[in-house]
Amino acid sequence: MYRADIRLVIGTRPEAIQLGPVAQALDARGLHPSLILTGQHPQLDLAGCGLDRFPSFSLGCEGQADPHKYVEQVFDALFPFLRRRPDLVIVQGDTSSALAGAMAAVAARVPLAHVEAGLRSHDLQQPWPEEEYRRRIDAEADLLFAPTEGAAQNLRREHVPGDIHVTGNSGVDALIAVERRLPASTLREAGQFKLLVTCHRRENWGEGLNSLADALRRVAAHADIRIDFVLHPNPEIAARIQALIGDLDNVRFSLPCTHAEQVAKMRNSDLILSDSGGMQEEAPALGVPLLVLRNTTERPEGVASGNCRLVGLHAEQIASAVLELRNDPVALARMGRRQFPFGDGTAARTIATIIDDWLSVRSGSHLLAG
Ligand SMILES: CC(=O)N[C@H]1[C@@H](OP(=O)(O)OP(=O)(O)OC[C@H]2O[C@@H](n3ccc(=O)[nH]c3=O)[C@H](O)[C@@H]2O)O[C@H](CO)[C@@H](O)[C@@H]1O
Repeated sequence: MYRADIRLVIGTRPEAIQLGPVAQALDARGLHPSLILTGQHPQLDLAGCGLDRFPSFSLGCEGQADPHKYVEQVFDALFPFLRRRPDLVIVQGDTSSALAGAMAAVAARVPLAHVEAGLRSHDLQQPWPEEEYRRRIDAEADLLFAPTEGAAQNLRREHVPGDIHVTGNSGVDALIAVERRLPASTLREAGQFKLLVTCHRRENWGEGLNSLADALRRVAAHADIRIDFVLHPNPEIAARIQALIGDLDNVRFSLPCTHAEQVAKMRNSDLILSDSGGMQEEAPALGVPLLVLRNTTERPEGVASGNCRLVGLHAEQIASAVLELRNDPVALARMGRRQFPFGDGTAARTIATIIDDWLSVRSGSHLLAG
């Protein structure tokens, strides 16, 4: 039997979450992948993402402030490992680790697959540098797994040379699997409005965070509103937001959570306020309304389905959007309809099947089998 050598490059928490189901689906088909951990996020919860049973190698590249320099650092560390020419390198999303993985694969002439291909905000500054990184990865990939038809259309418009497949988003697979293992939702305390907040995007580190703090101060003036602010692993951002609103009685700060903890928090909230990419995919599937702290998004499907709304980063706008929804249960319920614009939880299986077929054709094993 043909034994493929497949390497998954993983740098950050969301990459581990989204590639967990892909690794498991490949494994279930007898294609046993291994992991290359770049070190961008040093303490990944591999067990929580179902990745702890796969062989892994750590490059030990600690994250650094300049994303372009980090790409170079990971490229230099990774390239020697690809000299032995594995059959396929898989990267996910748009991080520095993903771009470095793609560049190293191309330099070593190893085929490249991109999970979550085709996302575009059409603005190179938002998100920066991710919009540039995802375009560069897509231009090089042999296999492009677009989560939605819209993402596939973006790729077709750019005439990327690789094969485009619409598969759904493997993050939805991860979410469904995690949710299945959670205990039943806790009963809501009457008279309380629970707001879950996260904010970590680089574009929002300066003025954005000040505006968000200002908005939360206005919102927190209403005693029935309980704010749970989940801090990002980046200690600088965590310290800044705590300094800005740490004095408010109805704000609680949570340390970065495991994926299961985060999904439980999302599910138990009345409303989410976040600039996260992945949470824009998860909120519709959980049926929790999400106000997006961005002016533009590469995930328009969540806005089109009515589950997510862009509110930008002006204090006034954010606060009034939160308070309007708190005062309008009908509008809140409309945004909280459970829908699946990013896939139905079968993305990883589809991706694994396509990879299996593609590798079989490349290795010529289909001819031998015939
Ligand atoms: C601009 C942008 O959107 N960038 C990307 C970024 O992710 P993104 O902005 O989604 O990064 P986040 O750090 O928000 O991660 C989101 C994921 O982490 C989970 N979570 C969040 C907080 C927490 O304490 N614990 C926890 O497990 C969420 O449930 C979600 O699954 O990297 C992803 C992986 O390459 C890409 O797909 C995104 O396109």
